[in-house]
Amino acid sequence: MLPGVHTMNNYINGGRGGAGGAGYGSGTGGVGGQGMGPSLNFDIQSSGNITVNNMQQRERGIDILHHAVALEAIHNSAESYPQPRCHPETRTKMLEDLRKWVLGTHTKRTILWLYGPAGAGKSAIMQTLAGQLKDAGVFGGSFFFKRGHATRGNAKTLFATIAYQLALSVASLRIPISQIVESDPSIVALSIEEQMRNLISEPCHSNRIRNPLVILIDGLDECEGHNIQVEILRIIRQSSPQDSNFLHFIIASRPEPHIHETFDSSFYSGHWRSVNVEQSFADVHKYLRDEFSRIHREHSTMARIPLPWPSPDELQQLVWNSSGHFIYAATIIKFIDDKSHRPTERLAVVQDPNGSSSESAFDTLDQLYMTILRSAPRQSQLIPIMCAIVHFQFRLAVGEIDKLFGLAQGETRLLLRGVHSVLDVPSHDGGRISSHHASFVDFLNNPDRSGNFCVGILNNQVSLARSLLQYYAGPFQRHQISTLSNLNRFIISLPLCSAVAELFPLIGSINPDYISHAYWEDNYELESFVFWLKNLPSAPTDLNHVIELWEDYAYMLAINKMHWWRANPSVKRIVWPSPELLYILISMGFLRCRLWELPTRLDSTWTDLRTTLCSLRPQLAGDEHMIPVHQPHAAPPWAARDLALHLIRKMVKNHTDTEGGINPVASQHAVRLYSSHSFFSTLEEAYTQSQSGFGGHISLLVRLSPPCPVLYRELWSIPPSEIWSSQSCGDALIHHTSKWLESFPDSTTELITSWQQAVPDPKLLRTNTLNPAPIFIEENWSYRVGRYNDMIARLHLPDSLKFRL
Ligand SMILES: Nc1ncnc2c1ncn2[C@@H]1O[C@H](COP(=O)(O)OP(=O)(O)OP(=O)(O)O)[C@@H](O)[C@H]1O
Repeated sequence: MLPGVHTMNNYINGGRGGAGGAGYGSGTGGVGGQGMGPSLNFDIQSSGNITVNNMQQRERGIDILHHAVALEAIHNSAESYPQPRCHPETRTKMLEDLRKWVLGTHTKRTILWLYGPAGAGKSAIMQTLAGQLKDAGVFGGSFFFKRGHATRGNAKTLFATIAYQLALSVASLRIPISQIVESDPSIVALSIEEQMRNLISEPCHSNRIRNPLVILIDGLDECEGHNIQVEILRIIRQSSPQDSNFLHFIIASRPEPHIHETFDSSFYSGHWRSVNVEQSFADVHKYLRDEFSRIHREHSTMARIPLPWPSPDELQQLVWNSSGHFIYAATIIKFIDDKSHRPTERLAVVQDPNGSSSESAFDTLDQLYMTILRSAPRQSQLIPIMCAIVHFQFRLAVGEIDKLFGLAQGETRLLLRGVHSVLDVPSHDGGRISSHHASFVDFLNNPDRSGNFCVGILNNQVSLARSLLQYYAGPFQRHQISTLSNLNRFIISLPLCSAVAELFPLIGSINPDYISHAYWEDNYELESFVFWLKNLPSAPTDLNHVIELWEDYAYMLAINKMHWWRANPSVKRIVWPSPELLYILISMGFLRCRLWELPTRLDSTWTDLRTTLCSLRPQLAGDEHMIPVHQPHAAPPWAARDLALHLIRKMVKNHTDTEGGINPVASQHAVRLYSSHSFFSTLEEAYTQSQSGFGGHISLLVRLSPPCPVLYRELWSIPPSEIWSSQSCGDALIHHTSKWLESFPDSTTELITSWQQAVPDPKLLRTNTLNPAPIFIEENWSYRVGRYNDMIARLHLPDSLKFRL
């Protein structure tokens, strides 16, 4: 025999073993003698070490398994020591529920999916549970996957490893499993489906195992290949027919979409249940509190630091920073509990996550986040989306991102599939995306930690701004949040450089619908943006028109909102306003239309509106108008008449085009209303509102008009059903028209009577020519006239443009 280490296995068939076979040469002992009793005598001369394994012949298969399986994947393997375990008195309720499920009355739901984001503590729960189930005598075996590991990173020996543990822990399975392997040792290299069938399902079935046994599989998402992960689930489900529910599987993984979809499939229906490893602030608090006291006790430098350390507020802040997940807590404790540093100094580093030295504090976390991001597909598209999610402070929904980036519906969901373990992506398009970990957002914001994935890198920021500006240059669409002002705030925050200046042409092509909508609430923000545009040093000079354009928008909004402000927009000398300008002023001041409503109400383009309204804007210093220009001719009543005629024709045309409301898309104003207000749940609702608004405005304008047979004739063309689509519209139209008719030389009430007769429900009719109008209709009227007159005064326009009450 050669010197060295040798193993000699003697397989004994029973009875007293005969002399061991020749242990020379190969070093493997020969077959023991037959039926001679258990005593063995060897006389082996060797210069090296010899290990002698005496085994029953029928257990030779176990030995084969022993050498073939992934021992490192077993829950208490030496390789994975120290295993993550639940800190005492944490996750107690969840562990208890899991034990109850295993030991309780059994249904056909024999598979449990334990899911949770990266670092939530799934493995710690599985480890702790393995110990508890072992103590309860119901533990069958475990397999803890580990990404990238030679034997734990794939499923090649998954079921053989579990079968090996079953053979060791269940006496009645030991011989059958061993015999199967011995008769065909190649079984350990067969497909996982064959391993499951031959080594687990059949022996358990034929040996009538009835007591529940639990198999734990942790980190399914860490097994190489999505297809294999799905295949494992398929095999497990297939092996658990309804009549044999002794084997229970608990499978832990991150909430990866392909795993979720498999459980949700009809194949799994009724056979599984799930447990979400949710955040637990109380558990993390307990863990941190205990660990900090241990560190305080154990570190020599802590003797003079008063307790409690850290203070309750600081501790609470750390708990919040963890988002209730253990990975953050365990990472910072590992960092602070370093004997070569002062824990107080290390804690200070942790408390400043963006400080220069904080990088190493979050090493473990950063590796985790990096692995997730690097393994995500289509990163060049993913990064701008992540930037958008962070910059818009997690207020974006999946469907909105599709729209903002001009992607086909559902594309964002596909792109985010790889990052479900850090981001919570709701299953419906309207749900907002959120981060599982607050620390993930710190990570993404810090270029030293997240490198190319950092949302703060100028390249990423500029490409995000470009994508979004392209969206805002497109047609106005309904969405949940007013992101244009957010976007502009974001653009202002970028460093002044040529890459940012290149955004100028896109800024100039933003659809004014978005501008008028976004800045309705906040003019100050709009002015800041215009100021930024004007003062950008590297702005291309040939793009001055972009600045002018935005100054015009700011001016238009300033006039539109002047009633809410004290300041009057300055105006330039004009000889006499054009009819178009009067239409706009009457619409804004008297009808109280918002700027964004004007294009669809007046059938005008933004360019025409801008040219008309901004004709008031002084271009040069000293251009302001100080002295009103007096004109004797009173045009406003005729402008009101023209506007009334315009609205009547629109209302009637809408009615005809929409075939009485069946095709509301035909009304552009209704479509615009629907897009602007999320409180309209259907386009039909917006259509009704739009027609009723037209009716209300017509009634107000009619009363301002001079007696006019043309207008009188056109009023007859309004279908009574449109007048009564809203009660307030019907009331006001009858009231104001009757007032107007009183100004006619030969007044007639025929029109009023006709409308009154068309009222669908007489109870709706509260006013008529004989009964005085409710006071509020009159008050509303006076208020509007006063408001318009005030506007004329504040714009320094001639008094002759005012209306008489
Ligand atoms: N209940 C707990 N008590 C103490 N430490 C815990 C607890 N739960 C988790 N931890 C610690 O938090 C860290 C992350 O936990 P764990 O590895 O179990 O998370 P996971 O959900 O399995 O993560 P992944 O999805 O990345 O595999 C580990 O260091 C673990 O020791």
